[in-house]
Amino acid sequence: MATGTPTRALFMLFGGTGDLALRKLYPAIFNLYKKGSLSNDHFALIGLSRKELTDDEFRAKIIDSVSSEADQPEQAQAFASHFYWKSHDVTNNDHYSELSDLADQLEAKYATEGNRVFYVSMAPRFFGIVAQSLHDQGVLSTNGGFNRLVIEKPFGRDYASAKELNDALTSAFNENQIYRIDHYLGKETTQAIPVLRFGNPMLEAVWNHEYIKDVQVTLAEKLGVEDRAGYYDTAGALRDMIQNHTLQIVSYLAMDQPNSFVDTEIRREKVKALESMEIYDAEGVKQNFVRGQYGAGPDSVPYREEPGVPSDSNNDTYAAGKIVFNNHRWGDTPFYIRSGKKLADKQGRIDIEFKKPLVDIFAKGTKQPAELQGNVLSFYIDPKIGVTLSVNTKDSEQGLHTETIDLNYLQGADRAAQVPLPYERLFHDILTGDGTYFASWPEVAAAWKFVDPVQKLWDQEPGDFPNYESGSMGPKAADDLLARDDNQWYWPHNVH
Ligand SMILES: NC(=O)C1=CN([C@@H]2O[C@H](COP(=O)(O)OP(=O)(O)OC[C@H]3O[C@@H](n4cnc5c(N)ncnc54)[C@H](OP(=O)(O)O)[C@@H]3O)[C@@H](O)[C@H]2O)C=CC1
Ligand SMILES: O=C1O[C@H](COP(=O)(O)O)[C@@H](O)[C@H](O)[C@H]1O
Repeated sequence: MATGTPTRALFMLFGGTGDLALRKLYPAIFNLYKKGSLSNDHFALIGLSRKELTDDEFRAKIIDSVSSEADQPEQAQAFASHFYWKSHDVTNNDHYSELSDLADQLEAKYATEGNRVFYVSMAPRFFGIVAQSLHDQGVLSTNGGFNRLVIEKPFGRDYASAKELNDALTSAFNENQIYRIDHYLGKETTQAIPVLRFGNPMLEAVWNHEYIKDVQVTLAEKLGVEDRAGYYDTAGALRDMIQNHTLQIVSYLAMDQPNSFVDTEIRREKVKALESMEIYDAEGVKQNFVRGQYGAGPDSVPYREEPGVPSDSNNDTYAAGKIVFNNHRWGDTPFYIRSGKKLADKQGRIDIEFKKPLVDIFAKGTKQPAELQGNVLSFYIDPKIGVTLSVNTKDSEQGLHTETIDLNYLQGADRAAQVPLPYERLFHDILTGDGTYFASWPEVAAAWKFVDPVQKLWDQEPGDFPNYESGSMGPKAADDLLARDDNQWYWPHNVH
């Protein structure tokens, strides 16, 4: 994935020995180093947290973290030699001036040209204070390089807290220096959506309410809460998966064509789409949203018995909803969204259901119960990567009988293994200064404004939990939500 001159950069990673850093961030940076997008000579990384570590102890963790990606052990060792550790409490101002001194030294040693990337991979309550302290305590580069601030999720827990956080960040950094991570935007299929839409006039021509019956976005997980109850029980599926990943995907599906494929233009169209979602009042939420919490299942304990989860938790581990757009493109075409833990299968997918032909001229020759079906365009996000299109054709028997088949492009294991990891793609874009696949503040704000009334109602009224079995497809009410419109979840019901 090396494009252009490799970027020189000094990284400062807050939360340097955290779970995310060790499992995802270092392997991603390592892949960029291997592929040459990051200058092999002119980069360094300062890992930061309160822990007291020597550089060698930190480097041993790095080697361990990237070893499965290394072609040979020496490669991982050479990479790790660029890593430095600094014990740093983000609430202690004195530590920032020490950090600034170390950054200056390493910048000179590695000739990183004043390019600084600050990655905050810590509990969200620290995002604002780190940004402000970096600015106020003089850690930002002033000699012509770039300063880029990367913020992990979650970005707030409602519109008000997100705005407060954003105000803190923008008092220290400009919007174009801020990279809000949403790792679903680093996934292959998400990035393919605009190309499939705007690169194929035959698709874009029918991408509207006249031809599309409904759109379904599913981010289903097989795993449960695992060891993240401390965070997850205060978040829930609506905040954890819908407000960010799901609505970002929706924005790519719903937006109008940007004038060109640059971040400013794309963001403008995404915001327009998100801002045209109808915001529900309490009655609207009851009609259009469904929540769930998993109960026991084969080999599974109920959510309320998971380690760290209160036995009376009212948290949602499943959320589904119907989005209506108040705009000309989408008219009365609903977008159905859902995400949940402990479901039957891990599937991230989008199913676009097109309307059936107005008249079925083949009906007489069709073996019952077959009849012409509406085409379905499915995008596979995870774990399969690809796209399929169901079309009507003739079966091979004597006489004229129709059947539905799938035209499919699903990546084989070899090609899928070559696909860059989401965090690798996102780091690449941070280094090149491309904000296309990061959430802008107006997008985040619009998503919170849509989600807030739902969360508010759910916080006020306890759910009737548990209401779905672990390993099932979620609460029955989510099927009813579509049935009311004479629709059905395409997956798994209609997948052939
Ligand atoms: N883990 C994951 O799979 C995912 C995580 N995220 C997000 O990534 C971020 C990090 O998550 P994760 O890595 O799991 O968290 P961890 O709890 O594993 O790591 C938190 C880090 O913060 C450091 N830290 C805590 N307090 C301070 C302080 N006062 N000063 C300096 N450092 C401090 C800790 O080190 P020490 O105690 O030594 O100070 C530790 O390195 C969060 O925003 C999370 O929501 C997002 C998606 C997935
Ligand atoms: O952001 C999150 O995403 C993961 C699912 O990500 P995936 O890439 O494995 O599909 C989810 O498990 C987690 O709860 C959430 O915080």
